[in-house]
Amino acid sequence: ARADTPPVATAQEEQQPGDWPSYGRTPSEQRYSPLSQIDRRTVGQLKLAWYLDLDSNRGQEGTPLVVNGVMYATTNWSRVKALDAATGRVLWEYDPRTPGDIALRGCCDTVNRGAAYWEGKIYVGTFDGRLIALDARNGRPVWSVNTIPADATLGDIRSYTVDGAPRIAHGVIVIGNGGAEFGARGFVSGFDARTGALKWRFYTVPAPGNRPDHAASDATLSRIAWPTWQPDGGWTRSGGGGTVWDSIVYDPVTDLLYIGVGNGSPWNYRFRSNGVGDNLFLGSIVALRPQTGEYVWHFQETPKDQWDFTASQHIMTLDLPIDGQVRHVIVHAPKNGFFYVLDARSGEFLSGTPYVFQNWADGLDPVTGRPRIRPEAMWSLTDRPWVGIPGALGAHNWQPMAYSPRTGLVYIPAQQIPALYKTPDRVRLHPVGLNLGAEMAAGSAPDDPAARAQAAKALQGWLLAWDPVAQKARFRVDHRGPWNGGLLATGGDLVFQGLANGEFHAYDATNGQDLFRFNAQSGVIAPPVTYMAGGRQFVAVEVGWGGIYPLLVGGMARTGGWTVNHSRILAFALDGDATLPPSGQKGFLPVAPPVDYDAQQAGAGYVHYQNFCIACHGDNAESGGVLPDLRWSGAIRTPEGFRNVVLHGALTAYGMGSFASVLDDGQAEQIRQFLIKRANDTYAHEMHIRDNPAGVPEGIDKD
Ligand SMILES: O=C(O)c1cc(C(=O)O)c2c(n1)C(=O)C(=O)c1cc(C(=O)O)[nH]c1-2
Ligand SMILES: [Ca+2]
Repeated sequence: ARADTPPVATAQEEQQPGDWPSYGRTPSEQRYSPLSQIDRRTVGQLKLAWYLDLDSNRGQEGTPLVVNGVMYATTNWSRVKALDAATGRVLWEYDPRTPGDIALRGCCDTVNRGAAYWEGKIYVGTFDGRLIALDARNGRPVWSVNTIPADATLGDIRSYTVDGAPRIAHGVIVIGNGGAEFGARGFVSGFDARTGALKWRFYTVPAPGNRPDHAASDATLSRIAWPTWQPDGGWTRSGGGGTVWDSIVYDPVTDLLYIGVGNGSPWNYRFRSNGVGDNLFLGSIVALRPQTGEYVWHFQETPKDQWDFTASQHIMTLDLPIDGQVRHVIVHAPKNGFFYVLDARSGEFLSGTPYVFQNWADGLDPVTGRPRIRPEAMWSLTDRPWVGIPGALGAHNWQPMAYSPRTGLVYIPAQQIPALYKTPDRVRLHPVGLNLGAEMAAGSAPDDPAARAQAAKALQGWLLAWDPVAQKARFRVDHRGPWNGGLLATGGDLVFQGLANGEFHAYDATNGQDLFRFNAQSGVIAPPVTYMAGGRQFVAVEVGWGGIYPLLVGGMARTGGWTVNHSRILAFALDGDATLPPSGQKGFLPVAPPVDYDAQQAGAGYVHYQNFCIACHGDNAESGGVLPDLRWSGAIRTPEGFRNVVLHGALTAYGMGSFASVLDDGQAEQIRQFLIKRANDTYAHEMHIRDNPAGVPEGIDKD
């Protein structure tokens, strides 16, 4: 490795320190801006400068780009807006008209994390799998391609969605996709940025029978990956997983593209690969050549995945002094709870240390970095239920980290969300709905307030300042609960973060002291950006509670307090003078339910609900504040109304497509009976907790 690696920002970006021209600001994806008008001394005067109400009330995960005073923001349903970055005035809007029924094919909300900018064009992936190039001046489409090949169908499953930001390298625009919770075979594709023509495709797991795809991955899969899968495992019918749904990084220093590869499909390792083999490239970082998609190296963080331990999390490059030598490294804090430092050129493992409490591995092999997996963590082989920490939502999810070269610290939005993993009696693959090979009706959050409060204590979130050289924590800032926003570090020695409880904060980057707080009125999960416009420094962030945590975890995800979705873009500056309209909402208001239900039918309905409805409407029919709380829905009041929505797709335009391929009339009615039962069981309590003077749902309050 060369000791004198050049700075990672391209010449163009160094000339424009006031811009935010790519997803992680520079190709190093450090999410550091040198701007310092707003610093530790002045941040107390920070005020809202402008805001824009968005046209969807679901999760907002986007990183807005800012180029020459114009902001390009992507929002839920893959919509794009260009704004005057100084005023928030809308210059143009583009709606790709993503069909509503695609929502059923994604695990985690119809989010979008951002666009790419290159040579006057804005590139965005759409939830239904298109990649679209827009003219940055007016938002008119220049070209559009379907990134999902026609033959990417497994049995009758076709569950590919795109929500990550594309990246650009050598005029090639690179995009992956998600879908491993349903049944998918992961791949990334490189398209000519000028024409949209496909240049290469790299699959992350082999094809059944070791069949070639005529893709860039053929030789590598056959040589390295195929021997790590059992030829007749269930993966041959569910795709194996390995979706590249978030992090893709082009590193100009090494001229390599790094992709973060996701979890196994289904999760159940015994079903997937008969409990045999490491299953490459699941849970790995893979380095490719950007022009050809050719394989260069890989490092597998999580062999034998059965925990949804993706390596899709934010990949960042740094130049770090290691053993007296400056080395160009990748730092990575994936779901599995270990902080990895790898040589960026070779993928060599340099170090790895748990950055959170974890119970699945007895550390890593110091030479190879391979985890020593505890036997009891291998739930799909032991047939014993196992409570894993981290759980499937990870010790860190897609919310980006940030690094400050001034403090030498990596800031991580860390969290603890334990998960129960249990083998079902039988694994069945469904054309619609989750296909995890895990028991979904294994138990739900308790209703009893004391037990609930106890369970809530395990749900934690904090800002972690991590020293990547010493591999240890320097300080932490504890939040009310998990699922807080991504991070931004600045030359003003500040770290900005929005929180699940609807607050937006600036912390002292050297010690975590809380220097600024703003009530954003809705949970913030997106990462902030900063830029100059008209001589003023702005800090902007998309606001909008959503993503997997509230959708799946449901009522228990109200750890931050009452969660509502007011989707907006907020921009702050030192002399701002805007104010938000008042809001005092307390989630979805309970509506007195019908009193009669059939307890036996409701019992069967629970099982169907947990299999087909939980992913969006929340565990045990309690909403986490984003998608409708079905206990209070008008649709449960008549069998006909419920069937119209669930089986006939009456609300498809809103993302609630038909489940007729997996549920019949009788099963839909059982789900309705279950929802009425849950409404009756919880109505009085939900009314009562809205009078709670602490202003948070009772039983969730940890103070
Ligand atoms: O395996 C996959 O294909 C896949 C895709 C996605 C996605 O596309 O958003 C997520 C995940 N997995 C996942 O495991 C996860 O925790 C997750 C959280 C989110 C989110 O946006 O909140 N997406 C995803
Ligand atoms: Ca996943």
